[in-house]
Amino acid sequence: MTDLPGIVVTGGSGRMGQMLINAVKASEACKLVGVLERSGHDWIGQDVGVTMGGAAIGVTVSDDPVETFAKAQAVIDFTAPAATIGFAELAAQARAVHVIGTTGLTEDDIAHLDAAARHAVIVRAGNMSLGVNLLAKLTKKVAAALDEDFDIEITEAHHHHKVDAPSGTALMLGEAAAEGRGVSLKDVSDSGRDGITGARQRGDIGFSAIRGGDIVGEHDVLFAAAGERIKLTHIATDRAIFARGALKAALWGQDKKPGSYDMFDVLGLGD
Ligand SMILES: NC(=O)C1=CN([C@@H]2O[C@H](COP(=O)(O)OP(=O)(O)OC[C@H]3O[C@@H](n4cnc5c(N)ncnc54)[C@H](O)[C@@H]3O)[C@@H](O)[C@H]2O)C=CC1
Ligand SMILES: O=C(O)C1=N[C@H](C(=O)O)C[C@H](O)C1
Repeated sequence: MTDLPGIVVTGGSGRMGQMLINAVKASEACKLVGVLERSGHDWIGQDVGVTMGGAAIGVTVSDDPVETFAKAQAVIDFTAPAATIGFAELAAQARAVHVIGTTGLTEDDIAHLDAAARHAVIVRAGNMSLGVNLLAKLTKKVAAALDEDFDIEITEAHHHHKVDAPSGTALMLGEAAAEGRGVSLKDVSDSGRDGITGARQRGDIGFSAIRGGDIVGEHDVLFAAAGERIKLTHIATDRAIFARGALKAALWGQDKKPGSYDMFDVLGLGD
């Protein structure tokens, strides 16, 4: 039991944090050794079993990442970009696998993560579910098979608390479509349309975002041409799918060399 990899969950009180804590607790392949929250949060100093409404489990919520990561073989992190950048450096110092689900990262943020990945394993994906990663591979294949007569439009829908758009998943799907077409997403991305935008540019990949209620996450990739349309869809109804993927990544990363990995690596979804 004591040899099982120790997992730290950051942002423990969050929507994903709580899913992750439950997933780690239920797993026979690892053990929960720490939970982090931001300084000032009212869970700090309390047993996480109690803060989640149950019995004490002997893990106290902390706001000290250095001390907490020292106990970890893996850190699972679904928080916010600024927090994730700081955690990457500290997880690398602790030689812990850093599984990152946080979205809304800038190019500069990703450069920081790549620097940390020179010293430790980082697995990062805008969506950790098997279904979305498969959808990305399908998107790439369909985009490669069709020419620019087919306009590609990616639509995503999420709960009203979500702070970033387009979603990490939408961007993943956009990257997959762009790769299939042999172009760079940066050159063809069209997001946030409002006002007199002008006609759609041939070859663009468009993004639209819906925010409302408690939608867990829905993504459509539309290929629209004159006379016909193809739509690829993923609907998440339970955040457990993301937690399952993240836990799989944390265990998968244990015997890997330092570097940046994604869920295609973890799930063995090559081209
Ligand atoms: N890659 C994937 O499969 C998925 C990614 N996400 C992403 O995960 C992130 C979190 O999503 P939710 O759980 O819905 O958000 P949330 O707002 O419910 O939870 C975020 C938690 O992080 C904590 N936090 C923020 N700064 C911190 C710090 N410096 N130290 C410790 N804790 C800190 C907050 O207090 C909060 O409890 C978002 O970026 C979201 O897009 C969400 C679901 C799936
Ligand atoms: O914030 C969320 O909730 C989600 N975020 C991820 C994203 O940005 O795509 C994954 C999932 O769709 C839920």
